[in-house]
Amino acid sequence: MRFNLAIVASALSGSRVSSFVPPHLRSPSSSSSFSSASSSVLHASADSDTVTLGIFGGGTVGGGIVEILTKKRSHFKLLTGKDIVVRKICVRDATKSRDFELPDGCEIVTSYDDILDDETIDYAVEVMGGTTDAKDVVMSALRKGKSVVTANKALIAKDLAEIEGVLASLGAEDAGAQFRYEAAVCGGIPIIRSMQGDFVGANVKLMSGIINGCTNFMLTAMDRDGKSYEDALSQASDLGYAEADPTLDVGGFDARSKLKILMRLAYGMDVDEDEISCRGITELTKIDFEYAKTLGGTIKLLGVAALNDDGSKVSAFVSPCYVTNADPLSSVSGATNAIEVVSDNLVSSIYIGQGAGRYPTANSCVNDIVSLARGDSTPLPFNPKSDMKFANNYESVFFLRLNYRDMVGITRQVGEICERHGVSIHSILQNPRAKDQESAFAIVTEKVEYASILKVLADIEGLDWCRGKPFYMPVLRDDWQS
Ligand SMILES: NC(=O)C1=CN([C@@H]2O[C@H](COP(=O)(O)OP(=O)(O)OC[C@H]3O[C@@H](n4cnc5c(N)ncnc54)[C@H](OP(=O)(O)O)[C@@H]3O)[C@@H](O)[C@H]2O)C=CC1
Ligand SMILES: N[C@@H](CC=O)C(=O)O
Repeated sequence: MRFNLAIVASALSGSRVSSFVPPHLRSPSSSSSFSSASSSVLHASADSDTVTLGIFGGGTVGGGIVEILTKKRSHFKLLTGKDIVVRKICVRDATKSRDFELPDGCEIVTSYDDILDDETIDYAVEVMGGTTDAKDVVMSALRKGKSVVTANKALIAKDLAEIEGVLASLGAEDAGAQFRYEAAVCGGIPIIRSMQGDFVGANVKLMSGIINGCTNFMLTAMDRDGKSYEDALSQASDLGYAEADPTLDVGGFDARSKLKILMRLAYGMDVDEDEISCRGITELTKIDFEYAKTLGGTIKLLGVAALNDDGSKVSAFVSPCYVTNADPLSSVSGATNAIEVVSDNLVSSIYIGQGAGRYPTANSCVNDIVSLARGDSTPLPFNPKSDMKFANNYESVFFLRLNYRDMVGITRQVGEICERHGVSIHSILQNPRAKDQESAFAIVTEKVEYASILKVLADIEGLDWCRGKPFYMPVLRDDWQS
């Protein structure tokens, strides 16, 4: 009873939020009655058989969305009973030539308000990127009762709590504006949907995988095809894999945003991104790949989140990792992503597919759009919260690479430092080198705490013979030798 009164009150006061009815629930009579109550409330096109979109961004992903929607328009009409129409695309530069055809009747605009204030636009699709203007656009669209589809993991990860707050205040799980973000993690892989709905009766023990396509493409190009770092990055950008600011990719930050979102879904926790140890691929050298090969494996940039043994804490990191050639992740190449979810009920499930690029990413956005138009109800966008704690420490076997100036006593000193911090050495590798500049040896430890490795490296870095910063990476599995 109280609930009904609240709705009436807000409708009378012209609130946009409570009186918004999404297109799939509207009838012609509901449209007109809202229209007469408050003209600013109505966002649906006059024709309720049409769903209209405003897309923020006409680049790699935006162009792909337009192309798929155009190509499959009649199919989507059969699926949803609605004609899905792109009415406006907001870009920075309206004069730039586009690599996709503008649908009939679609306008290119440069002002956000051209979409936000257009009451005939039902859904806002945010694929322009960034965390400032994109945030205003997403929040404003939601508050104006427009459902939002976005691929923006950086924004979701940074402002997760605020987005959740707005969705809760809008009653987004009921009939209000909805929020869909399948494309934000692992591009074309439907991992968000899976994490929202497929593990409800399970405890997720571990999520680990290749969750950035750009860097996996680069590592493949450098390791397998002998390309330089610069050439590999430039090719990844040309193919539409890199972020507008590629530091997000190569620095591991894009993977960290995705990992944070996955942790929210798997463990109900909203960890501060900065607490997750994050290292990208910029410290890697040719020598690391050579040693990895000698050990019978390769190097992948991974995002890993793991529940501790008593189930009370989750640790997580983004880092280059040594993986053996027998590991399924070792053969995942190019922009392909792969994520393993280990849970008590399902043991290991591995999701693999294209993680970046125009069509894989646009495919996920289109799935979200069509699902909204069809009126599919989905689970809570972010699953229930928990009070799971974050632990900024984990145990692993580690690979260390130390560049040195030759002198007597190096291995003794390393051994003493490791002993001091309780780090047991499994093996030491040293390839003979022609040039002193490239002299480097590698150590593989036994399973130890990450915190101990940091202490070992800090001590080694202070020694005379140590050139530059020592490099370290976790070895993916404890049974890496079997
Ligand atoms: N590319 C990929 O593989 C994937 C991308 N994503 C995410 O999708 C989003 C878009 O990526 P992508 O398509 O690659 O990016 P692009 O750089 O290719 O395209 C961005 C588009 O947004 C427009 N734009 C950018 N800033 C503004 C602004 N301030 N105002 C108006 N328009 C703006 C640009 O306009 P103009 O063209 O005029 O410059 C451009 O059309 C990002 O959040 C990204 O992280 C997610 C998964 C995969
Ligand atoms: N730059 C990102 C794009 C998709 O999320 C990546 O390479 O994974």
